[in-house]
Amino acid sequence: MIKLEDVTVIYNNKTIGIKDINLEIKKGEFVGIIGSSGGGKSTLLKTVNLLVKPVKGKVYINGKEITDLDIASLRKVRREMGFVFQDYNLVERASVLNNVLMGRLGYLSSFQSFFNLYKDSDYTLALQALEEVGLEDKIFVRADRLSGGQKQRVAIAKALCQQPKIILADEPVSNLDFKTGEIIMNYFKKINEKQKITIVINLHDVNLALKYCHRIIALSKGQLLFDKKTGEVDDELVQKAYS
Ligand SMILES: Nc1ncnc2c1ncn2[C@@H]1O[C@H](COP(=O)(O)OP(=O)(O)OP(=O)(O)O)[C@@H](O)[C@H]1O
Repeated sequence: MIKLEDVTVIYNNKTIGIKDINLEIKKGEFVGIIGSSGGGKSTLLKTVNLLVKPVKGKVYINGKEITDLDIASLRKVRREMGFVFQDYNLVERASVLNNVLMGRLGYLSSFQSFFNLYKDSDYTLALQALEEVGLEDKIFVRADRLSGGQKQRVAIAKALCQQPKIILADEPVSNLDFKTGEIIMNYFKKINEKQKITIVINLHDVNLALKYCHRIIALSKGQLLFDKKTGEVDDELVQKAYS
């Protein structure tokens, strides 16, 4: 489903983002990426949907190489990949419903998206996605009136509205307190189990990664430190990841 082959990302011709990464993630996996700050976790996620472009190596989605696709073809690949950000990435002054509907923009023509000409089926999907995260009673509330946890649930609903095969989440609970973070992680778990959506998630909190993810990938200085089933990750490996 996701395959990186010898992938290296370098910023501004000098800073290594990730280096010589090889990995494969299968459909339905729930993968946590851990490691100390600057290790390359965000870069790795952004490379999967080519928000950053490798200087070397190949990226495959569903067996198809996407590294050098033109913008139109890349847009089609990206619309099946939801991206959930640490800072929610919502339009604060727009309603919850309108934010979630934005998940459908990749399926509209330029004309339709300019005038927000959503179809009835887009509204149905948006409402289903909001039900999935328990926010159906907030559809007309403006995003800036919500708590951090609610905003992140809207962001997850927006990703679900894309009908994604993959959800990439970059530190989605870092701005939230522990309890709210657990609530968000439980939504990811439910989505993964119920809808079989592949989830790749960057987490600062290794305990959350060990509790929810099936597989843990650790990065250090842009390189793969280990890639193991969660049950195989012991204290020694965790220490290694953060040393
Ligand atoms: N846009 C950028 N321009 C220049 N260098 C960057 C950029 N983004 C990341 N880097 C550098 O690439 C390396 C990897 O950063 P990245 O953000 O991927 O790590 P991370 O593990 O996600 O870190 P954190 O946990 O602090 O978010 C770091 O040295 C970082 O400074």
